[in-house]
Amino acid sequence: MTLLVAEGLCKRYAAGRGVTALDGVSLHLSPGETLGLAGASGSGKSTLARVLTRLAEPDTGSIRFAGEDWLALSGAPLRRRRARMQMVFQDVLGAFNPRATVASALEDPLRIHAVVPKGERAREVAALLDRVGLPAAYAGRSIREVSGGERQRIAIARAIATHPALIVLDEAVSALDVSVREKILELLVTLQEERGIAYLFVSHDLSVLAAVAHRIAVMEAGRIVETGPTSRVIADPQSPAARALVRAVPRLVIE
Ligand SMILES: Nc1ncnc2c1ncn2[C@@H]1O[C@H](COP(=O)(O)OP(=O)(O)OP(=O)(O)O)[C@@H](O)[C@H]1O
Repeated sequence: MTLLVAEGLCKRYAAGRGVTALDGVSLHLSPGETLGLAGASGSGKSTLARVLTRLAEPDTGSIRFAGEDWLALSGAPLRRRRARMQMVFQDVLGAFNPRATVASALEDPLRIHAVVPKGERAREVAALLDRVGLPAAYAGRSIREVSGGERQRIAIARAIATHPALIVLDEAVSALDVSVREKILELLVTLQEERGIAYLFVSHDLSVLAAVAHRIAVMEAGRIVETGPTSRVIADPQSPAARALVRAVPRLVIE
């Protein structure tokens, strides 16, 4: 079964002289699979992530998610289905209320999607923190009082709280230093193995995608110009855009 199928997505921003951010993008994703989405700055990666998660609407094209016409959903049915497709951004501070406690940031999705009864929320928060490698005592801290890497773990805990089938990660580890980044990538891979979550992993950095992606799609000027297994795209890039990304990573080693 295919989890996500997008066909012919187009989006043009009206600002200025008009920018075509997506120019006929099609992709598919299977359950438990990681598709890496690479491309230079401005190639349309974030726009595609936002369109797939319904944070932005395409001008044309179709999206099927978990067997449903995803673009036809709105209102309460869309809010309910959002439990199954979560998103993790680079700017986690911007995604959270910085004064909120870690507990309330994690309780929100549990409450909104009625994941567990009210009396069990505190225990579920502790279990989520434990699952992402943070002490239960962090529940009482404010989001501002944790490090960037810890905040990204909390964002992942929040994303998995609703048992999603797909998590869209937009440059989710780009702001982290290399050792923290490696730990977060390991966590994501382990969660995928345990729970069968699919990831759409947006990154301009092929060395990040080499560690997590089964396949890589390369974007340039709003189009996907190359798709293939990670090892093939890195070892033998066919398009100028993919070759430029490979050149940008010094001594890339594929395991
Ligand atoms: N809200 C907006 N209004 C107008 N133009 C936009 C808007 N958001 C993005 N764009 C333009 O659309 C194109 C694609 O941008 P997008 O952010 O999707 O690319 P990206 O590949 O994610 O880039 P980056 O890696 O720098 O984040 C760019 O030309 C950008 O300037």
